[in-house]
Amino acid sequence: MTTLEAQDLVKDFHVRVGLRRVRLRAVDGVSFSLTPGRTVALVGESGSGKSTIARMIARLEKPSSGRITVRSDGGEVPSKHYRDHVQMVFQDPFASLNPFHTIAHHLERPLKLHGRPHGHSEVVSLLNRVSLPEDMAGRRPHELSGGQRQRVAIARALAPGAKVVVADEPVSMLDVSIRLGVLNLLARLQREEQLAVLYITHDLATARHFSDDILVLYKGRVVERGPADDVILNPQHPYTRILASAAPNPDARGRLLDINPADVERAGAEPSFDHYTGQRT
Ligand SMILES: Nc1ncnc2c1ncn2[C@@H]1O[C@H](COP(=O)(O)OP(=O)(O)OP(=O)(O)O)[C@@H](O)[C@H]1O
Repeated sequence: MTTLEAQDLVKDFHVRVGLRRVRLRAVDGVSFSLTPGRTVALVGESGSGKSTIARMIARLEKPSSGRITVRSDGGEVPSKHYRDHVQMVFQDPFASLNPFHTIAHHLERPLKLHGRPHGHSEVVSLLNRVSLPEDMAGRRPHELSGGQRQRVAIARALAPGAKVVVADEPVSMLDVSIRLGVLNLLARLQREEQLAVLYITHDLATARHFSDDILVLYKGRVVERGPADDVILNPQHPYTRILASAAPNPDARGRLLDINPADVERAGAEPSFDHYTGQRT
C-alpha cells in the first residue's frame, strides 16, 4: 500500500519584470493526500499552478518549502527509491517518447533502471496492461497514433512498479474522439491496481467523472476542496462557480471563454471552502 502526502507546498519563482527581479508565488500552501484506489483532481485555469504542483510531486522541481512524504506499507520511502513509487504521465505524448527508439526500448529502460526483470515477456505484459497489442513492441513512436503513444507513456510510468501516478493533462493534446478511451484506461488501472492518482486538468466535467475528490486552484491557492460531486453540484466558492459556468475555449488549453477577469479577481479573494469540514478559511 502506497500513499503520498503533500504538506503546505510552496513554490516561488524569481522572474524579471523590466530591470527588476520579482518573486512570483506559483504555489501557495497546498496540502493533499493521495491514497490507493482513489483519484484526486487538481483543477484550475492556465497559470493557476497545476503543473508546478505536478512537477514537485514528480521531483522535477524542488518546493521552496513544504514536504512531500511517500509511505509504502507503513514505512517512509527513502529519497533514492522515490521514483520507484511515484511516476508521471506528461501532457504531450509526441514530445515524451524518443523517435529513434522502439516501444520495447522505451519500456525495457525503466524496468532495467528500477532493477526489475526486463525481457520481452515483461514488455508484452506492460503493453497488455494498457490494452496495446504485442506487435507494438517493435514499432517506433511515429508509427503510433497519439492515443497509442499516451498508452505507452502510461505503461512506462507503471514499469518501475509505481503505485502513485501523476497525470498532467494526459488527454488535452489528443483528438477529442480518443480522449475518453485513455481516461477510461487510467480509471481501470486505478481501480484494478489500486493506484493513487493525481489527475490534473482544467476540465471540470472529466474531473467530476474520473475523480473521487477535487481541489480547485486559483493563483496557486486551493480555494475549494471536497468530494467531486459536492464540488461540482454544490460549489461554495465563487471562483468554482465561475469555472463551472464558463465554456472552455477550444483553441487555448485551460483558458475559458466568457470570463470577466475582474469577477475572477474578486472571486479569488474570497475565503477558501472545505466540504469535508464545512468550513471557510
Ligand atoms: N520555471 C518557471 N519560471 C518562472 N515562472 C514560472 C515557471 N514555471 C511556472 N511559472 C509560473 O508559475 C505560474 C503557474 O504555472 P503552472 O505552469 O504551474 O500553471 P498551470 O496551471 O499548470 O498552467 P498551464 O495549464 O498553462 O500549464 C504561472 O504564472 C507561470 O508563469
